[in-house]
Amino acid sequence: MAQSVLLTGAAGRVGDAILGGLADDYEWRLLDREPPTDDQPGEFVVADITDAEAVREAMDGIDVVIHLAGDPRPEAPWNSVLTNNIDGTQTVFEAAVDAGVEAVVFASSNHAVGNYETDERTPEMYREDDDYLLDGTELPRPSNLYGVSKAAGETLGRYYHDEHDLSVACVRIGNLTQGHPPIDYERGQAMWLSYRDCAHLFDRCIRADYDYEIVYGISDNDRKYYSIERAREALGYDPQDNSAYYDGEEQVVEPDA
Ligand SMILES: NC(=O)C1=CN([C@@H]2O[C@H](COP(=O)(O)OP(=O)(O)OC[C@H]3O[C@@H](n4cnc5c(N)ncnc54)[C@H](O)[C@@H]3O)[C@@H](O)[C@H]2O)C=CC1
Ligand SMILES: O=C1O[C@H](COP(=O)(O)O)[C@@H](O)[C@H](O)[C@H]1O
Repeated sequence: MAQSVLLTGAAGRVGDAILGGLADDYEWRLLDREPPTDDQPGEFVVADITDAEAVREAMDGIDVVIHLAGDPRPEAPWNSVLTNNIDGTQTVFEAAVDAGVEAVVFASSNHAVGNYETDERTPEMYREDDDYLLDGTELPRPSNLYGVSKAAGETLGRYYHDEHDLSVACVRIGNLTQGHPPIDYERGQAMWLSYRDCAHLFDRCIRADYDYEIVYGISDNDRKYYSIERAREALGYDPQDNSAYYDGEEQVVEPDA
């Protein structure tokens, strides 16, 4: 079973959610270009993912990589996503193969498929009574250059799996928000990912056996237009949260025990 996990982009929000749930479960090596601001589990490497030598060193002895580092802004300009998200991701995959890592989990995004949300389909597709569902088998349809960079990361993963037999899971993360779903934002409520479900999903990505997977990373929201069936089947994902259980910031329904 995987024991040592390299977490790139560890100082960010998704890293915070993952470490919040899994800090004690693995031997962590954390990597970020920003130094930590508080106590962190394991070892912290301050490095840029475009620095191939530093990334290679950080892979030493690692079983699984969770690759989060990158520019997360939907409005990010091409020069930033090209450097941080595409070049940086290629550097991480290459170093993982060289180091004999078992699996890389790649933080993809809803924005890789954002242009399925056409004027004809929205806002109805964000609502519970609409049955439109993307399942991860569809082609990318990015809504911005950031989404293009995430589609490129998924394709890099496909290549490194097919050519080098690396296990790769691409998680198209929805909208990670702490504490409660986004307020007055139907789209965000449909693709909400709670911190608890985020940690659980990445835990499943560390533990499960797979070849190449694209799954959606959202909670079990009634409104969903992303299927979580593949995440359930391939990874054993069993989310606990649902944006429909909230009225604003208030949780008004308890999940079934
Ligand atoms: N937060 C969300 O709802 C979603 C996040 N994602 C993806 O998840 C990943 C993490 O996102 P967040 O935690 O929200 O972003 P964030 O901005 O909070 O964290 C990203 C971290 O990566 C680091 N980083 C950026 N470029 C780097 C580089 N070249 N070298 C080393 N470190 C670098 C930053 O210093 C930062 O600590 C990103 O790849 C993002 O695209 C995808 C979909 C939704
Ligand atoms: O990929 C990402 O998606 C989330 C949600 O998208 P949004 O369009 O609802 O804001 C975004 O918050 C996050 O920054 C980004 O990395």
